[in-house]
Amino acid sequence: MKVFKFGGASVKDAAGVQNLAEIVRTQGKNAVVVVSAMGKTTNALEDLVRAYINPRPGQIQARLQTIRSYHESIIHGLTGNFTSVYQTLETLEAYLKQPFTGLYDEVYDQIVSLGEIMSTQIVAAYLANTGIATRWTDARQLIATDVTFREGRVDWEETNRRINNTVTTAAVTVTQGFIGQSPDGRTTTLGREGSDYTAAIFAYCLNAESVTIWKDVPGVLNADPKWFDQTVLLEKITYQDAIELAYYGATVIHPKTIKPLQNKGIPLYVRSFVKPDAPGTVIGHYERHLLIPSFIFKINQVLISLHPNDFSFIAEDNLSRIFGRFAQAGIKINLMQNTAISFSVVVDNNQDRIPELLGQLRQDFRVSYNDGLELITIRYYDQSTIDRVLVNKKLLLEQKSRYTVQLVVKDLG
Ligand SMILES: Nc1ncnc2c1ncn2[C@@H]1O[C@H](COP(=O)(O)OP(=O)(O)O)[C@@H](O)[C@H]1O
Ligand SMILES: N[C@@H](CC(=O)OP(=O)(O)O)C(=O)O
Repeated sequence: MKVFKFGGASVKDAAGVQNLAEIVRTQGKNAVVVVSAMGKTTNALEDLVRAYINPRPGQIQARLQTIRSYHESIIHGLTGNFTSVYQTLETLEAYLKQPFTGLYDEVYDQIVSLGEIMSTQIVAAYLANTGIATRWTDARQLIATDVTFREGRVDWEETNRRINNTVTTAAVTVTQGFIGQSPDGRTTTLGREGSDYTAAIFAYCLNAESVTIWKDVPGVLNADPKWFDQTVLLEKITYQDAIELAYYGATVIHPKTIKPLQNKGIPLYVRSFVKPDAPGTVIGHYERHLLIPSFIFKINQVLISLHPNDFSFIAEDNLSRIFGRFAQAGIKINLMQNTAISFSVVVDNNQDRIPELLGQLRQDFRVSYNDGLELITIRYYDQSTIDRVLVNKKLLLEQKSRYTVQLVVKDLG
């Protein structure tokens, strides 16, 4: 059995859904098809959550209408029975009429997850209408997680049992990426961009022959083409390299996707939905051969440096306090470095969370803060690649391991 994953960009309009159907028809007989919310629907639903929690006149209705019209415009370009999509829109509307009582993250998951529900309802109805035996399957019934809203941790044993009891090769299974359910039956999500991970979970549990994630790029390139003009397609890469690239921020694959596949030796293909016959990239158990330098850029970074108020050293007790604070605030550290009396971290500039964290850290540390920075990671670097990315940049911090260098820089341009 094959597992296919189609992201938001691939199903952003009716033509995208038709293209998906053609790929499934020609290459995905009996596949499990994992689909994300259409286009930028997840962002639109996040806006809706904010409007629901801080209501201002007309805001909820306006946002709901945008989401409704967008999905209707896609449906109007397709043929099929889309009743279930309208039912989901009604469920959403009814939910928004109740007063906000729960916790932000819980409410977020109940609302945002409906993007994937609607996209799969549209895809499944269209596939069925084209004559492909299709089974719409609710991932919330299959992906068992704990109750960590927005970052659900998978209960692998339970998920494995449920998936193997449900998924068959009798039809194409169309299911949602990104979403799951807690033991008490509340919807959870697996973290932004988590649909790739869902595909890996299905593949792992089903011992799939392969996973293919269909993208708007030819495969994994040695840099994001949105940043670099001259990119090179990496035709074959090792699981290890793919994990490292994704972990450091190559957004083409969600970092959690690769490990389950590596454990079972399931190949991961990254291919173009625009050119579905092109081979793309395959990730598997390969020897490292051509060590082409790869570049990863993260913008809007903040460098936070901490100096203990009590003149103590940066040792276990201070470190555990610092990490505890970051974990509690839900802020991921992109890079860290310490000296005897200072500890520096680089994080994404998340203004929803950082100010409160800084307030807490200031109880124990003198805090300095530098924003507007870039974090550049080069895997398989040499001096010439470093020199190339440092043109017109001021270097604030550098960290090197055998294969990877990370540079925190300020743009001088
Ligand atoms: N190393 C890389 N190779 C290819 N694409 C990359 C790389 N790093 C970042 N990207 C970006 O990843 C995007 C595809 O991922 P994403 O937008 O998350 O797809 P989807 O939403 O369809 O899952 C590309 O458009 C590209 O800009
Ligand atoms: N829709 C979710 C999950 C996801 O993975 O989406 P995409 O495959 O379009 O990146 C998100 O936007 O976070």
